[in-house]
Amino acid sequence: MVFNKRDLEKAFSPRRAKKLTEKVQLSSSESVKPSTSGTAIMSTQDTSEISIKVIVRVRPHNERELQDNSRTVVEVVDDKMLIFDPKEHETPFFFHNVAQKGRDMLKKQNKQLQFIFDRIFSSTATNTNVFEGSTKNLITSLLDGYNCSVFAYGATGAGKTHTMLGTKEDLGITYRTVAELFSEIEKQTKHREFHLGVSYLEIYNENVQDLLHKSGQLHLREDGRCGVVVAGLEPITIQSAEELLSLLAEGNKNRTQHPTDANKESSRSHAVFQVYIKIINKLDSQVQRVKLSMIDLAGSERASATGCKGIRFKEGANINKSLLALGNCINNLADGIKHIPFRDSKLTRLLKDSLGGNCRTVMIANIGPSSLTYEDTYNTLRYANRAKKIKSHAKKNVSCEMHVAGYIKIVEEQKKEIDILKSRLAAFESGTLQSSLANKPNKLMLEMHCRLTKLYEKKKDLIEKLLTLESSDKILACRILYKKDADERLHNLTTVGCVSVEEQNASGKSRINKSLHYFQRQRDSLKAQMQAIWQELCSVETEIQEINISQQKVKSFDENLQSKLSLQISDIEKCWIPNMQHHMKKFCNLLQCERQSVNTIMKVMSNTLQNYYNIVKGYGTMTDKMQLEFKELIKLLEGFRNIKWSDSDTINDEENFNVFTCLSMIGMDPLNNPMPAESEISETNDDKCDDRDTNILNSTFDATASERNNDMDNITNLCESNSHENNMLNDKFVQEIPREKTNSKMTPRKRILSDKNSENTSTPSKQIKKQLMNNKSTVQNGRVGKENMNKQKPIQMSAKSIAILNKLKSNTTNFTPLPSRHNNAEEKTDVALKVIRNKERRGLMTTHPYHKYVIGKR
Ligand SMILES: Nc1ncnc2c1ncn2[C@@H]1O[C@H](COP(=O)(O)OP(=O)(O)OP(=O)(O)O)[C@@H](O)[C@H]1O
Repeated sequence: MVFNKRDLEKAFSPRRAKKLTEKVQLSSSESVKPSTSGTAIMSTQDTSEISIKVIVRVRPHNERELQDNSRTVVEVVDDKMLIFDPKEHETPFFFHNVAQKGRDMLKKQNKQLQFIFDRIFSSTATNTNVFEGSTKNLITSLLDGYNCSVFAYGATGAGKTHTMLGTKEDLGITYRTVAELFSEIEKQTKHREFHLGVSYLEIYNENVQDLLHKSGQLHLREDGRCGVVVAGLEPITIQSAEELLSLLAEGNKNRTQHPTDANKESSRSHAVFQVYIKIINKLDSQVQRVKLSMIDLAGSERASATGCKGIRFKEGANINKSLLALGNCINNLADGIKHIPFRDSKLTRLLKDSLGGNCRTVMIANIGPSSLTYEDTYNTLRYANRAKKIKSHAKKNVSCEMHVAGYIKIVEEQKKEIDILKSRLAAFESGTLQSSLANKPNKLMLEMHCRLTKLYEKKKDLIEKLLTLESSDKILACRILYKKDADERLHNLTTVGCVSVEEQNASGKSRINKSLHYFQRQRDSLKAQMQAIWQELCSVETEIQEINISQQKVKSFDENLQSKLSLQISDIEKCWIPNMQHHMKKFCNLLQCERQSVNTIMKVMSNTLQNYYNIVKGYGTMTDKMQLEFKELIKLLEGFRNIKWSDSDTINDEENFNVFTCLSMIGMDPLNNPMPAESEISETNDDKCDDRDTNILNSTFDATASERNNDMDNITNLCESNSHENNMLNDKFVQEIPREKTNSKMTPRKRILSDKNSENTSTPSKQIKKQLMNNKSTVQNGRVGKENMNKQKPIQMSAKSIAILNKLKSNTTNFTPLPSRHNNAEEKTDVALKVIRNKERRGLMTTHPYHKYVIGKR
C-alpha cells in the first residue's frame, strides 16, 4: 500500500485530531489544555510525566528555491514563535487604472498561522546553537539515569541529516552531544565508573540493519526488563568523541542514500544511533544502565516532488508508511488514548521508549522556508504541534543487579552479626563470658552499682567524721600533757619542805586537776562518738564487701562502672590528706602556745632568781657553791635551746611521736583494724585522778617521756662534762627522770630533794629549814643591804624561794649580775614580779605566780 499526500494529511489532520480530542475529553476526566508556550500544563498530579520537547529548525533557502524566487512562508517571530504563511505586504489591485478595495481574488489567501514551540531556530542558526538549545541539557538527565531520545523529523531535504550529522565545518548535534557526554563523564570519574557502547543501525524498507557491522537483517525483540532490543546488534565500545566521528562516518557510508529531485543526498532510511552507558557508583556499587538514542528519520516525501519511480518509489512508500505509523502513535499519545499502535512499523516499535515510555525526548522538526515546500512545512508544523501534547513517563533507571548485590551484601553482614551474637550468647550461658557484651550493665548490675556508690559516699562521710574526732582527741591528749607539765612545775615549786597541805591546796594544783577532769570528760565524749561512728563504718564496710562478693558471682562491672567506683575509692583514700593537714595546723598552734608559755616562765624565773641572788648577795650570805650553781644555771639557760634543737633529731621513737601528730588511716579498712582511740589508749579505770590521768595519757607520756628523757640525758651528760660541782643540779634533774623514764604510769611524786654527792649530809629539807631560820634571824637583825632594801623587803617567802635563797647565800664569791635588757617585755615582767612579791609579803598569794601570770596571759 502506497501512501500519498492525502493519507498523510488525513493522519495529521487537525480536524481529526479535534474529534479525537473531544472523544478523549468525554471519556476522561483528565483534561489537557492546549499549550501556548510550548510547555504542556499537566493536569494530573503525576510529576513524573513530562512533555516531549519540540524544537523547530528552519533551514535556509537552497539554490533551487532561490532561483525560483519563491516566497518565504515561515516567519520566525522569536525563539518560541513563528508564523506560517504570513500575510504579505499587499500591492494595490488596479482595475481600469483604479485601485480596488479588497484582496486579489486570483491569489490564495494567506493562512497566517501562529505556532509556538519549546524552541525555534531560524535559518541563520548553526548546529552549535541547535545543540545548546536542544540536547546539551539532556546529558545531565542521561547521567542521572534517564533514557533520552532525540529524533529529527521533516520532509525530505528539510535539513534533518544536516542537523544530526552536519558537515565537517559544522558538526551535527550527534557528535556534539556525545562530546558533551564525554566531557561530563570526565568530571565524574572520581566517584563513578562509565562504560560506553555505541550502535548505529538503519531501518530501510522495514528492515533493520547494523551500519557498523555487516550483519544482515536484524530483528526486534521485546524485553520485559529493557524494552525493545535489536537482537544481534553489537555495540562498539568507544573511549572518546573522536572515535565516534570515525564510526559515524563509517556508518554513513553504509547508509542507504540516493539522490532524489528534492535532495541530492537524500537518506532513504531511518538511521538510529544509540549510546549505551553503564554507570557504576564507586561508593555503593550501584549500577545504572541508560540509553541515548539519536534518530535521523527519512523524510516524508511526495512522489511528485521527489520524482521517484520504481525502487525509489517503493522506498518512499515504506518511508511514508512508517512515518504514518509514527504520526498515528503521536496522535494517540497526544490525545491520551491508551492504545498506541507502536507495532504498526519497525520505526514505531524502536521508538516506543522514546515516545511513550521511560524517556526524555526531544523532537526536532525541520522545515524549509520556501513556498515550494509549503505543504511539507505545513504538515511538519502540525505534526510537531501535536507532538507537544505527548507526555512521557521518565524514571530513573536503577539496575536490578545493584539491588541483588546490595541484598547479598546486607545478608552477608547480617549473617556475620548473627554468628557473633550466637557465640556471645553461648559464652554467656556457659558463664565464661568475658566479652564486652558480658560487661554491658543490666538492670541488676546498675542497681548494685548504685548501692555501692551510695555506700562509698557514706563511708567517706563517716571516715571524715572519724578523722575529725580523732584529731580533736589527740589535741585534747596533748593539752592534758601540758597541763600535767604545768602541774609538775607547780608541784616542784609549792611543795617544798614546810609548805602546808592547805597551802598546797590553795595553789593552782586543784585548778589543774579540774581542767584535767574536764579534758577527760571531753575525751570520753569523743570516744563515745567515735565508737558509734566506728560501728556504723564497720556495718557499711560489711555491706560493701557483701555486694562485691555477690556481684562477682554474677559478672563483673563494665569498664565504665568500674572506673567510677575506683574513682570513689580513690576519693575516700584522699580524704585523709586534708584532715591530716587541718590536724597538723591545730597541733602546731598548740605547740606555739606552749612554747610562748615556757618562754615566759623562763623569763619570769630568771628575773626572780636574779633578784633573790642580789638579795642574798646583799645579805652577804652567798656561798661559793650557790654562786657556782647560779653560774651553771646561766650556762644551762644559754645552751638549753641549742640542746633542745639538736635533740629533736635524735627522736627515735617515731611511733610515739606519731601518736600526736598523725591521724590514723585504719578507718579505710575498719573490719581488719581496731578503732583509732583503742589502738593508742589503753583502757583502765582504776583510780579517779592520777591513775586515770596516767591511763589517758599513756601514749602521751610515752612519747614525751622518751623525748624528755633524751633531753635529760643530754643535760646530764653536759653537766658531767663540766665539774663535780654540778652534781647537785644534776641530781635534781636525775631524780625526776626515773618517774617518767621508767614508769609508763605516773608514780607518786618524790618531794624531797636529795644530793648524794653533796658535802652536806643533811637532807635538803633540813638544810632549807636551817637556812630559813638563819635568814629569819638575819632579816630580823636588820642586816639588809640598802640597795636591796630599796627594791624589795621580803617579809614572807615561799619555801622554794627560801631554799634557793639559802643556796645563793652560801655562795660567798662576788657575782656580777647579768646586764638587764631594757625592753618592754622585761619591764612588764618586772612589774608582774613586783606584784607577785608584794603578794608574797602580805601572805595573800593563793596560787603560783607563774601559773597566775600564764593564765592571765592566755
Ligand atoms: N541549516 C542548514 N544550513 C545550511 N544548509 C542546510 C541546512 N539544512 C539543510 N541544508 C542543506 O540542504 C540539503 C538537504 O539537507 P539534508 O540532506 O539534511 O535533508 P534531509 O532532511 O536529511 O533529506 P532526506 O530526508 O532526503 O535525507 C543539504 O545539502 C544540506 O546541506
